[in-house]
Amino acid sequence: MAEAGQFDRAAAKAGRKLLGQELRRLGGRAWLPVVLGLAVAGAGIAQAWLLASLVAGLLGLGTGGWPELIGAAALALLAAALVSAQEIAQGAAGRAARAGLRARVFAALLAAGPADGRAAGEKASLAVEQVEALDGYFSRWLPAALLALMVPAGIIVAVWVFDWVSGLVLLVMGMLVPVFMAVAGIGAARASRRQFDALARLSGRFTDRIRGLSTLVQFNRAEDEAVALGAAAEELRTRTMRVLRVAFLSSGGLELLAAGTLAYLAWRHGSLLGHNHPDAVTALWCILVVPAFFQPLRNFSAAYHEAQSARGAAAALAPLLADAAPQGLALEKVPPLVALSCADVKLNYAAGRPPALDGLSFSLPAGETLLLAGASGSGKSSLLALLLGFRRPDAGRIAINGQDITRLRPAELRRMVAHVGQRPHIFAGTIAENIAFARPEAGRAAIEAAAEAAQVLAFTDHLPLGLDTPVGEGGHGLSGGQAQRVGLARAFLREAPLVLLDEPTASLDPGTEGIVLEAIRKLCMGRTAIVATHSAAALRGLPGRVLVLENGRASGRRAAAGE
Ligand SMILES: Nc1ncnc2c1ncn2[C@@H]1O[C@H](COP(=O)(O)OP(=O)(O)OP(=O)(O)O)[C@@H](O)[C@H]1O
Repeated sequence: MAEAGQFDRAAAKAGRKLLGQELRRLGGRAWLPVVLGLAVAGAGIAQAWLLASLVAGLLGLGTGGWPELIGAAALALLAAALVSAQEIAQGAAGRAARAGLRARVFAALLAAGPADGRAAGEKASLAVEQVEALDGYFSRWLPAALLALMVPAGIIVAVWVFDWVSGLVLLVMGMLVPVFMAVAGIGAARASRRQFDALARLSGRFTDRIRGLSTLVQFNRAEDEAVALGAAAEELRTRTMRVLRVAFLSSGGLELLAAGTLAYLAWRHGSLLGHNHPDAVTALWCILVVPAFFQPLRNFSAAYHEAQSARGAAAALAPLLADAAPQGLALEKVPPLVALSCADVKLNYAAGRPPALDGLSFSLPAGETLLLAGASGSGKSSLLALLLGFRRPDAGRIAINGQDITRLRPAELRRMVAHVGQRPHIFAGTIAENIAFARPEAGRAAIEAAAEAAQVLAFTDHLPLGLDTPVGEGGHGLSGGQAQRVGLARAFLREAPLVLLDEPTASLDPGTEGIVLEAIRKLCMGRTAIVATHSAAALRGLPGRVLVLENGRASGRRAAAGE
């Protein structure tokens, strides 16, 4: 329990730090709505003065008349224009905050890659909903909070000078607003943070289940899942209502305070109607300025839950952004050939689990192929993850052309690599667009050449739209072998000196495997390549040395075909 509290406090502190950094990043854009808000308040206070003079004139207590009426109308127009300008400035501040943060969150998610084990939906929720929640902090909460301090304080001073009792009443009433909100909102920040966690969990679960829809239906688990999703949605609703309750309670309390203040000041200066008030205009102004006094407090109260939501979202985003900037050097240019060496490399995913790599050493001269064999779980994919920069070795050294790869930024390392996984991800779009994903600036001729080399044309030539045939998300409309060839075409198009293939022929029939192996042979030619595979046909059919892994260590090495 104490640990949870400590964790909450640490998360809240990290969230506050993130909000402060964002505020500095926004600079003047964050302050413009405050300046415009001050101008609006100034116009309101001046307008109250002109109206007080006018009413005093009408009551026969002063000289106010047409000029005051015209002045008050002009100020009303000016205030309306200033409010519009303030809204535009608020929108711009919120948009700038969202755009900057979303780009950084997305970059951080990409940089972490598969090493970040969160569910896809949870990651989407971080980049979409939680970033969205920060908009209100900069566009509404921040100006509202500052104006709620400055404007009422200015009015209290002015009223105090004329009648200290009226000033004191305004001071007490004004101070009751934050007290009231704090009482209503105790625990709201924590509730809000938990609301975001609940939202992220719901998004994660939902995306995961939608992805596995056919498995759900097949095992008749659809109803159970609907119940579980319903429970998660109910949890989210309860937490959302807890956060909103603060807003409703505080706005109700505020209206009560405003009405009470107005009634008291009207009673105090009631002698106006008896025509014996010493300073009728100022007394009337004290009454008429009450709406201008409470308006910033009203805005503050309305924006209060936005601040709580934003703090909750910032606490969730802070850890992701804290380790967002992987350090390292940039490549001057991608070398045409790379030689690779591993010396005593160790990798541990989690304490208490056996190491995935446990002192692996080998060297691979430029232009050669290494076939990584070994039982499932022996560490083949883990080695590829290190070479892709998704993980850093816990010990040992991996060098490319003699340079330690940990000195390079992970993204720079990936510039040298063409990787094809066990099931290349196919996006919704045409086959050509999916190939071009590897190098968006590639022209049509290069895409076609890559498609031909990877034997993609062998099946698209029979389709009416050829390479422009649309395919669905996740490769819907393509067989496993066809999707694998699209993945290989991406690797051809990338023209990288280091090729990493992870089980590229897994679950293919012998005929298709032969076609894919032919494409792989071509891809590895003239490049340095590591092919992780269980397949006997691949081990027989691809040229290169075979390195057998066992429990994260090299257990044997033998020559494969062509040596
Ligand atoms: N993200 C991870 N978190 C924790 N442990 C992991 C993670 N990824 C892999 N492991 C563990 O590391 C070990 C090596 O896994 P790895 O995926 O590298 O094996 P592999 O040889 O590629 O297996 P396969 O041939 O089945 O793909 C296994 O014991 C696995 O359970």
